[in-house]
Amino acid sequence: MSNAAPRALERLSLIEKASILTEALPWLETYVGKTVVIKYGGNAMVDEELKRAFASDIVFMKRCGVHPVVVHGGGPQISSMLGRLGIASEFRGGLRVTTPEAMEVVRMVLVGQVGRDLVGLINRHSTLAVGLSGEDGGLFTAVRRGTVVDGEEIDLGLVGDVVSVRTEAIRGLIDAGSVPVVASIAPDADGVVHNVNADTAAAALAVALGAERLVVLTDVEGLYRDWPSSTEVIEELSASELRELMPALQSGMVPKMEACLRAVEGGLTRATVTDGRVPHALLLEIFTNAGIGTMVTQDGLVRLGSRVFSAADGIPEHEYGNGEFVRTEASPQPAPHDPEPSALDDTAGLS
Ligand SMILES: Nc1ncnc2c1ncn2[C@@H]1O[C@H](COP(=O)(O)OP(=O)(O)O)[C@@H](O)[C@H]1O
Ligand SMILES: CC(=O)N[C@@H](CCC(=O)OP(=O)(O)O)C(=O)O
Repeated sequence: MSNAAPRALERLSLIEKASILTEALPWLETYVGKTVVIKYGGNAMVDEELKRAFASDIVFMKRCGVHPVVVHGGGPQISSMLGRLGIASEFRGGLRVTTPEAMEVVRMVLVGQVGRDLVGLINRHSTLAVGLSGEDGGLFTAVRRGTVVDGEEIDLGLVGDVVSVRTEAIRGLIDAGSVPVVASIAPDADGVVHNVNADTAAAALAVALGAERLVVLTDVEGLYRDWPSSTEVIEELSASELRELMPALQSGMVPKMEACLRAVEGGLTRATVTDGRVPHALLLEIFTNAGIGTMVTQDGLVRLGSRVFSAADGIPEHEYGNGEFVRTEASPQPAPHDPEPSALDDTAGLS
C-alpha cells in the first residue's frame, strides 16, 4: 500500500500548525511589551482542567514578552464558604451585600484561597506569579458604594469602588519579570477593608496602568441580547451603544459591562468579555483572529483593514485582519491614556 496519502495528510496538518503560528505574529507585534489585564471570573475557575489551561496561557503570554496582570474573582467560592459557616448573603445589582462578618470571609477566601491556588498553578510552570491584594503596597484605595436597583438606592454594606491605584505596586512586579495576581479587596482612606467586585477592580487597574487590553473571562459566551430569553451573543458594540443598554442589564453582567465601559471610557481601545469555559480562551483571544465573545470598543474608532502577511516557505500567503483600531479624523478624542510607565504618577486618581 502506498504511503502517499498519510504523508499528504501529515503535510497538511503541518501546514495548518505553521499557519496557526504565523497567524499569531501580527498579534505578537501588537502586544509585545504591552500590559494586558485579565479578569479571571469565579464561575470560569471551577474546573481544574480549565484552570491549568489558563495558568499555562498566562505563562505563554509572559514568555512571549506580553505583560499579563491577573485580577481574579471568587464569587462562587465565597458563597460556598459563607454557606458552610452559616452566614447569609445576597446579591443586589450583581454585587454582594457585605456585612463586617461576611467581609472577613471574603478576605479569607479571595486572598488566602483563590489567589493562592492561582499563584500555585501558574508557578507550576515557572516562578512568575506573585499574589497581592488591593491592601498590599497601597495598590487600591476604595470608597464605599451603593447601587441602584429598580430606581431604588441600595446600601450594600462594606462594598467599595476603587478610586485610586498606586500603579508602582504593579509596575515593580512587572519590571522584576513577575505576573501580578490581584485579589479585589481594598481599604478605604481610614484603612477599613471593602469588598470590590473583581470586574470593577480589573477595569480600574487596566485604566490606571494604561493597559493595551482588558479581557474578562467568564462562564457565558459573552453578552447575550435579551437574556435570558435568547442566547444570541452581541459580538461588538461601541461605548455609546453599551451606555444605552446598561439600564436593561441584570445580575453579574451589570458590573462586568460597567467595567468594560469604564475601561474604554478610560482610554483603552477595547475591552472583551470572553467565554472562559473554552480551553485556552485567553490565547485564542490574544493571539488569533478568532473573535469570541463580546467586544466593547471606544467611540469613534474603526477597524484598520486587513493586513497582508507573507508566511514562510511553501505555505500560501494569507491575509490577516489583525483587528487593530484607528481613530477617524472626525471622531472625538478619548480620555488621555499614557502607556509610558515613567509618565505615570505613583498614584493614579480614578474618581
Ligand atoms: N445579558 C446577559 N448575557 C450573559 N449573561 C448574563 C446576562 N445577564 C445576566 N447574565 C448572567 O451573568 C453571569 C455572569 O456573571 P457572574 O456570574 O458574576 O460571572 P463571573 O463569576 O465570571 O464574574 C452569567 O452566568 C449569567 O447568568
Ligand atoms: C462586591 C462583590 O460582589 N464582590 C465579589 C468579589 C468577588 C468577585 O467579583 O468574584 P466573581 O468575579 O467570581 O464574580 C463577591 O463578593 O462575590
